[in-house]
Amino acid sequence: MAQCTPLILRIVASSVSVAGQAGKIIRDVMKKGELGIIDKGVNDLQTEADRSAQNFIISTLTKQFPGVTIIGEEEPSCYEALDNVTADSDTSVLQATCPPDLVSVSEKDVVIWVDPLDGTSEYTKGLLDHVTVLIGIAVGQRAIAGVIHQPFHNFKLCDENKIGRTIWGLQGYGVAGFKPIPPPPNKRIITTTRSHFTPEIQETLDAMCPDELLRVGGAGHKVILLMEGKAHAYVFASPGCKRWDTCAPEAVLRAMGGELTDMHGATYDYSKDTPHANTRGVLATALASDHEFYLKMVPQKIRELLI
Ligand SMILES: Nc1ncnc2c1ncn2[C@@H]1O[C@H](COP(=O)(O)O)[C@@H](OP(=O)(O)O)[C@H]1O
Ligand SMILES: [Mg+2]
Ligand SMILES: [Mg+2]
Ligand SMILES: [Mg+2]
Repeated sequence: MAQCTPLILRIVASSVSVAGQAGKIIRDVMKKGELGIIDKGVNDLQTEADRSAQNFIISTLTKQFPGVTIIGEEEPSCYEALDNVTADSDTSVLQATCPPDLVSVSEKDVVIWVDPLDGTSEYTKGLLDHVTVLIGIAVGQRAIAGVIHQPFHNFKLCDENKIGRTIWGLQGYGVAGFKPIPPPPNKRIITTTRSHFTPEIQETLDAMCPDELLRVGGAGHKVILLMEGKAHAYVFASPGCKRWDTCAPEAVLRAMGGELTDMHGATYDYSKDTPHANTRGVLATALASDHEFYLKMVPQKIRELLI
C-alpha cells in the first residue's frame, strides 16, 4: 500500500477489510454451533465469536498501525497476537479523496474503538440481522470515521459472495457501501433496545409518543435502521452502552447527515483515557435537523438521572 496515502484512509481501508473477515469468523462460529457463552455481568453475554473476532481485528490492526491506541470491548485476556494474519486493505477506500483537515493525522492522534460483535444477546438467540462488527476511528476526542459490517445481511441467499455488507463513513467525505434513504416525513418512528429495556427508557418513550416503536438489538443495527429510513430516532435513556458501541455508528451517521449524542445533546469523548461507559445515554437521529426536537422531549427527571 502506498505510504503517501493519508494515514486515516489507510486505517479506514484496513478496517473495512478486517471487519469483513471478522464477519466470516462470526458466521463460522454460528455454523459450528459451539457458541461458548459466558455472562460477563448481568445480561452481558460474550461468545466465542466475540472473542475470536476481537482477537483477529486487534491483531491485524496492531500489526499495521503499531502507534495507534486500540480499545476493544472484550478483556485483554482474550487477545493473543496472531502471526498468520493477512493485512489486506479495501482499495476503494484508498482511492477516496481525503478531507484536507485529516491529511496530516499521525498514529499518536488516533484511537480505534472495536466492538467485535454488537448485538451478542441477539446473536445467541438466532436474531442474526441484529449483529454488526463495529470499528470506530477517533482523532483527538472526536469520532471521525467508522465501519459497520453486517455479517448476516442476505444470509438467506446462501451464496458466500453475496452475504454480508459493509458501510463506512468519514467526516468531510460522506458514506460508502450503501445509499441512505430518508425516513418518511410526518411520522415518528423510534428504535430502541430489545434486550436491555428499563422503566426509564419506557418513561422517555412515553414522553416522545412514537407512531411506531422498533425494539431491536445492537447499536450498529439501530443506526442502520436510521440510515435505511426505517426509523427517525434511536433512543436509549440508560447508562449501559459503551464507547465501542457508539464510536463507529456516530461517525457513519454524522457523515450521512444524522447526529448521535448523549441524552443532553453533548457528544461523547473518544480519546484514549476517557471512561468507557456512555453514562448519559444515547440519542441518535437520521436527520441532524430533527435532533433538537427529540432532545426537548426527554423528561427532566430522566436528564437528571443520566449524568
Ligand atoms: N445494561 C447493559 N449492560 C451491558 N451492556 C449493555 C447494557 N445496555 C446496553 N448494552 C450494550 O450496548 C449494545 C447495544 O445494546 P442494545 O442491543 O440493548 O441496544 C450491546 O452491545 P454488545 O452486544 O456489543 O455487548 C449491549 O450489550
Ligand atoms: Mg457485549
Ligand atoms: Mg456493542
Ligand atoms: Mg460487543
